[in-house]
Amino acid sequence: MLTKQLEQTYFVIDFDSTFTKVEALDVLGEISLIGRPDRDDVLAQIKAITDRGMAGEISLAQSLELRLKLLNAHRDHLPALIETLMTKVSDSFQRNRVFLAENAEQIFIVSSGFKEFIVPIVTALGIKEEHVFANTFTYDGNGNIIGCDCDNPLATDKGKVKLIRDMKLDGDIYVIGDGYTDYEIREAGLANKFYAFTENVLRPSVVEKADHIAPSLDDFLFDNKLSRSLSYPKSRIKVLLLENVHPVALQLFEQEGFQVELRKGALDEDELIEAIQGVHILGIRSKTMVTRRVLESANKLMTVGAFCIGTNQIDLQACTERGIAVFNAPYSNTRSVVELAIGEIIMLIRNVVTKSNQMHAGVWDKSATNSFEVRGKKLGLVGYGNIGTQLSVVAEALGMEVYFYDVVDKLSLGNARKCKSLDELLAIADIISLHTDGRKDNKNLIGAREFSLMKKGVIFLNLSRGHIVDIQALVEAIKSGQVAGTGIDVFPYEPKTNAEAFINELRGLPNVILTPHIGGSTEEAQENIGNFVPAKLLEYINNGSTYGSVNFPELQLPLLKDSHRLLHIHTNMPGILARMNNIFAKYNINIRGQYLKTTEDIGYVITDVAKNYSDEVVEELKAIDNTIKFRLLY
Ligand SMILES: NC(=O)c1ccc[n+]([C@@H]2O[C@H](COP(=O)([O-])OP(=O)(O)OC[C@H]3O[C@@H](n4cnc5c(N)ncnc54)[C@H](O)[C@@H]3O)[C@@H](O)[C@H]2O)c1
Ligand SMILES: O=C(O)CC[C@@H](O)C(=O)O
Repeated sequence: MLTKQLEQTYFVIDFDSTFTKVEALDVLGEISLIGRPDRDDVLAQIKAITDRGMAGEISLAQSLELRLKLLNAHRDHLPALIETLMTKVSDSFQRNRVFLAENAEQIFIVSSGFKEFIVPIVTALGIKEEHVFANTFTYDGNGNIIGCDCDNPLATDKGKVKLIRDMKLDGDIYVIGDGYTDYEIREAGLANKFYAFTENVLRPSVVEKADHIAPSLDDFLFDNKLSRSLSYPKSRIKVLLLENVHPVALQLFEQEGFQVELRKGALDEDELIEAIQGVHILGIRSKTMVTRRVLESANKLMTVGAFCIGTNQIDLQACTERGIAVFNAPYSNTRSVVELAIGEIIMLIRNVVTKSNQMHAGVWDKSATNSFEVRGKKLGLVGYGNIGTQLSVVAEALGMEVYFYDVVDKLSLGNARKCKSLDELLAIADIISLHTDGRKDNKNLIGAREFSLMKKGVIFLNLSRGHIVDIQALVEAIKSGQVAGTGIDVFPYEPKTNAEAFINELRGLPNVILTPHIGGSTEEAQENIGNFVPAKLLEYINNGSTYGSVNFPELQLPLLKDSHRLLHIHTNMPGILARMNNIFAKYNINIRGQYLKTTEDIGYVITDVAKNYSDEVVEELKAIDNTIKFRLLY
């Protein structure tokens, strides 16, 4: 499948910096100059000459002669060179060795390098030895490399042009290379297309002459609908990371070969609508609102990663309807929030904030009045999820009595006591800490009525989501003394970037700790999240696994082996799996594995099939009614 008729097409491929990641003569220099005090200088000179030659600034003959002279190489250096080059084959050539072997009749390596090292490298990937056109070294009586075979056209300017003309190939010729001499074949009218290969090096003077740019061999094969090892070139997958996510995330996506754009702050709706076009993977934290309007413009979006716990900033329903899988980091910053909560509880119950402010104003007020230990105090947790439970355990270790209320029946940890209602908890606790999720229904969960139910002089914390507390009611409760101390980390409106001022009525009130939504902002948590979320997103993109998704049916799939994977996302309704299987039966498809999982809204069917199927199968699967998204992976 996906294989064009190739008999009439020839592929002329360059060696140095195309087939391999490096220039072989540079590597030879690193070997032959070992022990020389001026090694680095000479190597730099060799590299500079290589670049000038590849950019067309000096003649090839000049470039070869100058470099060979500086190299001072010997025949005995060649085995080490070959060994090194074996490890430097370009990644996309390594990946597509099946294409190279299967199309060996049409592939020619044409290089101004030397057969002595090119032949062993390319034949190992299936290229025919007689299809390698390159120079050969000349040696003196002691085996020193002193030059090259002067009769070979490839040692002269426009040598590749002369060679291809003499070959008289009858058919289309596609040239793939990173250098100006590769472009010259096209310039001479001897090739149909020249692809500037940029996986290892990008030479502007070459790129500007090219018919196409090939960031990898995958791209070339994809553009020409040729058989390849990857269903979609990685270099075309665009990632947009907002809100200063940890740099390790950038590194992980770049290592994968994706194009990554990193922005420090959040974007507002209109800005995001513009930025999201063409983006396959979006990474955000808590401030970027991924609304239905945004998703309508997200023409390529496959997945969203929330680099945090909360996903209330994302319209999950709209994502599901569009077949966009959303992932988060459900426990990577849990401990950080717990530690901050414990710290604040102690600071507030000891009245440390007030005392510290007085000290800064020069007031020495040494007294125990209104300062208490946490030991023996009743801590009331609203929401007993990942954070609530961990806080429960740590608080008990400090000698606190823990009470909790959750809308879901939860197992008590340690000696924590379950309350039957929120009101019951509010009336019991000396300290109340909110840890519910940010669902819309939780808006103003704590308002004037709830504050009035609390004990006079309660300590109150919100490190969950801003809209859960009615700020005006909290302000009144602080002013009346109902709340003796409060720690607030999250707000109904939060500045978009650090440059925006924080405007809130809580400013300036006594015994109030205000923090800029940093409950989860520790180096440890951010690095954990920066590793965790990309791993989930990459598993989904590369393998189809949805384990840990907050809106998709969860499937942990086996690694894809020697099969093609067809991923079908559809509205959940009866009969779709049957229709898919009818199509497989009609085309006599050999199914190697099939996985299905549904949620109320969508179904996700993954079918691993043998590779030899026709393109019509894919078209028919895509055409099934109520298909939301279809993907092919290999
Ligand atoms: N400040 C920060 O930087 C920071 C960092 C991490 C998480 N958070 C926020 O903390 C909150 C808790 O995180 P988590 O990981 O523990 O979430 P979680 O999903 O594990 O737990 C939330 C719990 O709240 C319960 N709940 C929901 N609504 C409730 C209600 N009205 N009354 C009682 N219980 C209710 C749920 O049943 C669940 O058990 C979330 O809102 C999250 O976004 C904030
Ligand atoms: O880091 C953030 O932006 C959000 C942290 C926190 O609220 C979360 O949901 O994990």
